[in-house]
Amino acid sequence: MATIKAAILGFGTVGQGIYHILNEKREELRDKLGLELEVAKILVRDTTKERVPGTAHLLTDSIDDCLSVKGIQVVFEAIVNEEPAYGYLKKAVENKCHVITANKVMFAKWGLELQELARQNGVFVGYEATTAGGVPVIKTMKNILLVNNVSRIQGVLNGTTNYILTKMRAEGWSFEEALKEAQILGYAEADPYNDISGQDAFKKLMILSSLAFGDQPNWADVEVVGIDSISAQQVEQSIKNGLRYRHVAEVEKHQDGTLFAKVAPMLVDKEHPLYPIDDVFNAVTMETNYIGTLTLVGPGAGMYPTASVMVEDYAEIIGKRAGFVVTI
Ligand SMILES: NC(=O)C1=CN([C@@H]2O[C@H](COP(=O)(O)OP(=O)(O)OC[C@H]3O[C@@H](n4cnc5c(N)ncnc54)[C@H](OP(=O)(O)O)[C@@H]3O)[C@@H](O)[C@H]2O)C=CC1
Ligand SMILES: N[C@@H](CC=O)C(=O)O
Repeated sequence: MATIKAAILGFGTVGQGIYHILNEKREELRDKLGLELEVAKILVRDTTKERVPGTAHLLTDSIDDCLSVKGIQVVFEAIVNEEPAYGYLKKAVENKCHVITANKVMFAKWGLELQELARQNGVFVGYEATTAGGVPVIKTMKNILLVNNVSRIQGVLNGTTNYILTKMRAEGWSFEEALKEAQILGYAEADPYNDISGQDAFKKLMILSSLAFGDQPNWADVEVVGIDSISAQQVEQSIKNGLRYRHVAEVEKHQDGTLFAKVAPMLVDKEHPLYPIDDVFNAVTMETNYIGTLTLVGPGAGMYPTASVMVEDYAEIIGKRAGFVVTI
């Protein structure tokens, strides 16, 4: 049986999740795809740090080490920031590797270019994990767009901030306590400022905008307000008023073709669809011409929800490559 060789870039919350799922699902994936998968290299910054037992020999701090593995075909990317991630994935694609990324900071800016480069090189880009964690919003939207037009997208796109707002309201935790727990649970970004300030939700919104509308609004024109503007007193008052804070991202296409986007906290009442979306959950509502309004809800962050959609991307890409659709 042929073996596919893969590299994992980044071995924190998400990278380790990919490794565990690939191990746990090894036989099933082999049976479905007719191929063995071998993780041949893992890229990190600090190769001396103790991580998953039995993986020390796979660690490297050199991207060239990863891409020079003989027969390398797949690169899973779970590092942080725009660079060096984009440079690494460009190199991987030029090396004829399929790439599967969770890195929304990189993908919001470079996603369209990376996909075009992949097309030119005859490889695929998987990016389900960049947006809304384990919620299958990318593949659902790709399907919907085969027939429908999407005119508006609205949702809670950051798990950490929803978790913090929920704990402040439902458990009376302080902002700091809730953020600390979100970090322990692996929900928060390496720099949680991206979550708190709304930048993380903004990047995800831009990825959805590229997919739905083939374009993004001018970033400088988008108002982005984080949850750092909400005080404990305001949360207390919202409870008294029977309302809940949600951090909402939305983008819509106006009739004249212009795109309007906004990311900001919002008070919602019991009747609002985002009212019950608590904890680390995300929700994405799409307004379409034929289906009408469709909402997807699920865990928006965390090791296994995120890593599992990356392994789904892998199965889909390898199946497509071999000319079949992977089914259960
Ligand atoms: N956590 C989550 O729930 C989700 C995360 N994401 C995205 O996935 C990516 C990874 O997130 P997460 O796993 O939480 O982050 P972590 O901080 O837990 O892990 C990041 C990993 O990347 C490595 N790394 C960072 N920069 C470099 C670099 N320049 N060269 C080599 N290795 C590097 C780190 O190495 P070292 O350990 O040596 O420092 C670490 O192993 C991010 O882009 C994030 O936005 C997406 C969806 C959900
Ligand atoms: N920090 C992010 C992780 C997933 O994208 C979040 O909390 O949503």
